[in-house]
Amino acid sequence: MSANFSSVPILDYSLLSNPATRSEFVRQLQHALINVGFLYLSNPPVAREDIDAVIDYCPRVFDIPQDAKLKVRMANSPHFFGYSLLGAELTKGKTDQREQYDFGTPFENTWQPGEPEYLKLWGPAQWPDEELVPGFKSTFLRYLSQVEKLSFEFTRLIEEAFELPPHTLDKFFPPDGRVQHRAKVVKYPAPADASSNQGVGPHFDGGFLTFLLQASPHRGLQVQNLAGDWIDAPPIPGTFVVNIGKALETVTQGLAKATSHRVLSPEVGSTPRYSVPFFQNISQTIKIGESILSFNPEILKLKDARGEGGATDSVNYAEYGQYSSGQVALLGRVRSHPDVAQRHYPDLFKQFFPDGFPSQGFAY
Ligand SMILES: O=C(O)CCC(=O)C(=O)O
Ligand SMILES: [Fe+2]
Repeated sequence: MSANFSSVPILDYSLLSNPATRSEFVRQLQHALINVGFLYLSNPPVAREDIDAVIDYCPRVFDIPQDAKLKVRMANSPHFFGYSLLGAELTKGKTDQREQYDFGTPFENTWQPGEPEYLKLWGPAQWPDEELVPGFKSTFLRYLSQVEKLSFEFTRLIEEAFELPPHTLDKFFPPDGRVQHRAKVVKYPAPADASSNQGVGPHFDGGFLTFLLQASPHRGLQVQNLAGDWIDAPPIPGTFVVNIGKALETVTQGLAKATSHRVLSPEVGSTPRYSVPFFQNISQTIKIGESILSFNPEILKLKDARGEGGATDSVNYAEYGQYSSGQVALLGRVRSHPDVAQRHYPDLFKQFFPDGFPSQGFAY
């Protein structure tokens, strides 16, 4: 019989500050990683005023004039950072109803001709005009540096939950600390009519860990359980939603579960929903397929007790077996944003789109 879930568990980060309750947190984390693949984290170590400020900026970065948004459009950026128009992406053949900015933690690109092309992927983000959204860039970077720190603390906690020696996961990050994480600010408007409510279609995240801030009170995020049912993950103020990406699932032999999720658009006539996902990246040079971790057999048995199921066929992450993680990330970006690829990665563009520009982009 397989374990299953009917809600997303809430873990209280403050349990970690007391030795008497710390092991309870780790026990709950083990359960959430293996059986759900999603959790809410309450009382996270990110300044409340920075979270509130980011929430407050969400509508404002989309309310600036359209030409100011297009000035920082993603097609300008070999790093796939910047603004994407509503309806620019598809998931599994259907248009996603969302508008978004892709940003990143600070990174200076040092790619030289002759080096692998995927090393071009990390670099500076594009920021909307400071005069139109004063303070946004500095606030958002302050927020990202705190979430980045939390994401590394979480890798330590995962080692503990899976009884791995401390620092086992360090090998997935560059020894010089030069890693760039991505984050988006996303707006899901209400559709004009009820014919499509796909905010974003069912998908898995690709990297290690995702930390999602639901930045408005709208429901819409849903998580798929082992029976294939869609379970609501409504916003809970003061929490992050944390979930596992395909790279972490792969290296943990599936112990940490990457769970399919989707977002339904707000009801017709509603105000827009906003969210801010942070995607923890790993070293670009590591080959995931050659970096599978070993576990104590007792821990692995917990995966068998969970069972399988509920998977949505979305992206083919089989590429992790073949290429370095940076190459997998680049191929994913090329498929999602052919306009950027055509301009900055013309050879890959020709390989993926031999018949020329597709009528729409593809997400995931
Ligand atoms: O907007 C959300 O709540 C989730 C977005 C998401 O799953 C993604 O961008 O990968
Ligand atoms: Fe996602």
